[in-house]
Amino acid sequence: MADTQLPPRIGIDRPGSFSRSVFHERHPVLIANLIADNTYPSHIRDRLEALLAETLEGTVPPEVPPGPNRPFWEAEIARCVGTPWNDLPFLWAESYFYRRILDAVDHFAPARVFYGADPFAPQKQAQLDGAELRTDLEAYAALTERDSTSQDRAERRQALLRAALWGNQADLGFRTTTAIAGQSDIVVDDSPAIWDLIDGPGSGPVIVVADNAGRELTADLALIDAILETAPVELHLKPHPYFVSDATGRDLLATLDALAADPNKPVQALAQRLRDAIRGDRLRLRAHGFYVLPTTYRHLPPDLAADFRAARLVILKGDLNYRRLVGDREWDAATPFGEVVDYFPGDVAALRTAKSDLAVGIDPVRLTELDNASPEWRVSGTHAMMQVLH
Ligand SMILES: O=P(O)(O)OC[C@H]1O[C@](O)(CO)[C@@H](O)[C@@H]1O
Repeated sequence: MADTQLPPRIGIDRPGSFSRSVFHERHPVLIANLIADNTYPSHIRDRLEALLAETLEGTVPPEVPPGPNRPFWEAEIARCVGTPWNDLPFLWAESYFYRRILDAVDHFAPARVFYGADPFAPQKQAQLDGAELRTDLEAYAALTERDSTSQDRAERRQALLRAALWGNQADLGFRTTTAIAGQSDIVVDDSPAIWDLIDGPGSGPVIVVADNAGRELTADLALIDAILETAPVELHLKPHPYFVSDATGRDLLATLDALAADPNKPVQALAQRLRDAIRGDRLRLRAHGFYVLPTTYRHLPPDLAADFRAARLVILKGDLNYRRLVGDREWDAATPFGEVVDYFPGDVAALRTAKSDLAVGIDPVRLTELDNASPEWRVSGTHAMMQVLH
């Protein structure tokens, strides 16, 4: 689909809309949490509160916040300076908001005390230490221990795929098995095509573009371990903190440590296999500046486009990646997925729980049922989709 045919961008100006509630209801809590969780001196707390006030009632200032991708942000801010936040596109405004948070907490200020510190680290660590993750890992251990027949293996792989899917909700995780998954909540399930592509011919890797740290990344790593049985994998991570719990390289290392320290032997073995795969370059790790920009996958940098073209499958995790893949726009949800993402340079699978207004590729009859049964289904995280273009 050509750029000129795309529907209007989702904004944050409409009262009662989900996107507006993110800025006007969630962000005040987010800033309060940052202040409560971190030992910030008053000048950093003041900056965070000023940023929040600016996003609620102010306009985009001319200063370019420090950090990577500076030329990009210089051009963007020159274009948007003086624009009221409420008139900005949702995706752009969120991306800029998180960069401004990093500026407020001195993340990119060398020689300052909080330089490089992740403002979301306390929340991420709480998930790694939490009882829910322990339950996930118990379930993982039970799942892998009974693997003997080929049918068990197929069920295990499918359970791991679903755990990675629901891990995006950071709620169900490994408790989601084939038996108790509640298929009705998976609105589109292209999982057979996903496995066909993973198991297919060719020497290219499966690229997994990660989303959140904590329970989601743990589930993703268990899925990656299963994929490694048939294909090399490249795991793409954020180069710096972003959207609260987005996974960085440091989060990956902390997660591997947590898995290695788990009392369950199969979980320790998982950590060991993953570490061996990293050491042997069968599991490659990559961070890229593109993943912290508000642009969509339509505008991929050439190096990433080449990687995606060479991959046997690109798995995009989570809602934010979905928004960037599809375009954060007012889509008719019945628009075919393949029509919307036909620009993508290779085979791609999107695994997300629906946590924002947009969706595509939903069967029209199912769409009517969903809209009638639960109008909040698009944003509540209770509905998931696994969609493939190949
Ligand atoms: O972690 P995910 O699945 O990318 O979801 C992040 C989602 O959270 C939000 O930022 C809302 O808080 C959405 O805009 C976004 O799509």
